[in-house]
Amino acid sequence: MNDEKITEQKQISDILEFVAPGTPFRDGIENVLRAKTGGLIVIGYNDQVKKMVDGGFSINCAFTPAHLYELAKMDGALILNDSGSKILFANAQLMPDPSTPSSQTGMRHRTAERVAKQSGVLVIAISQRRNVITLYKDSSQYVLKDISVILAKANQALGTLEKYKAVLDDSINSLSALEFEEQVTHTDVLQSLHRIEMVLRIKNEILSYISELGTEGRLIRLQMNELLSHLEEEAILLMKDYMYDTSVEPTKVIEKMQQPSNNVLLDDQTLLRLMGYPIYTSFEEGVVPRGYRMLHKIPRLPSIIIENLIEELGDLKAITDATVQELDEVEGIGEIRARKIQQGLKRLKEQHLLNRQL
Ligand SMILES: Nc1ncnc2c1ncn2[C@@H]1O[C@H](COP(=O)(O)OP(=O)(O)OP(=O)(O)O)[C@@H](O)[C@H]1O
Repeated sequence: MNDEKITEQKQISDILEFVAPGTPFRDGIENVLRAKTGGLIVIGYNDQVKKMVDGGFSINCAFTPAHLYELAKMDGALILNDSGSKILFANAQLMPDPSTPSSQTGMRHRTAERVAKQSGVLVIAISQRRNVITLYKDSSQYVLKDISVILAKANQALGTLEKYKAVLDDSINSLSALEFEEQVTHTDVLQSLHRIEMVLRIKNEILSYISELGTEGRLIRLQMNELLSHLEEEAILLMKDYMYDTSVEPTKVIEKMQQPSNNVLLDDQTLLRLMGYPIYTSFEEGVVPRGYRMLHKIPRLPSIIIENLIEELGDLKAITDATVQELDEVEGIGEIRARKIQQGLKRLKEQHLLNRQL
């Protein structure tokens, strides 16, 4: 996805939040829609808008859903300040430059599209006959969907998320067993990373529904958070375990994993290169994890101790094979903690190898 497309999506999601159910603004435009008077609302009064406004009268009152509803009964457009907190003018005639192309047929929508393109402010057209609310901003336009339609889509996406999360958990459990069996290859790591990628994509789709749903999206958010608790933390630890170039920030790779073009998953070579691997790394080559992910599963083991362990002993295999005395020599580790680490890793190994057999 190119930068322009990302900015456009961010812009649309900000606007959707502004008009989401539960906001005073949404209450106002829903009232206008129900009253079937139609409406043309400009949110922002910059120099370009000033040049396009003709006639109307100055109102300068605080924005409330009731004021919006009453003033929208008049012909013409309503002009609000940039934050939408004040209604500045009502009954205004807008005269954008007609040479700007417009895909719309009716005058209200044509005007809305041209004003948005020429001024860069958000313009909302509420259709009198068609019962739709269309948002225009720069060259983008978005038809607000019915809440029940978005809720149905969000619930469907949650179901998909649940399935993919289960598949991801299987993949990570199998990777954990392979780590203790010292049998991990790049293919295994890539499989888990691709599954994380899928889950993050679905999460982003649900987030866009949530921003459009406003207060109605609360339960969807709770369910999503419940399903994904610790996912990003686990993904970062997994990256730290297998990153070839340790100066690469795992969060940057995760960011890239969520924005490839055409919604296609990153290919294996690209993903390996993002992690700093040399070109044409063999997928079947064995690889040893550093141990961040496993060591974080040991209760009450501070991150700084994990860092010291990995720095001094190198990787999970060396740490698992180390004697209590060798662990004891690592900075910050005494005999009691050394035994806890040893027992913790032994317990994790047994648990993961057993899970694999079940
Ligand atoms: N340039 C304009 N400035 C301000 N208001 C306008 C302008 N053009 C249209 N309107 C408003 O839109 C109303 C409806 O116009 P028109 O029927 O041509 O548009 P439309 O796009 O077909 O709208 P709808 O879908 O609501 O029927 C007008 O009565 C007027 O209040």
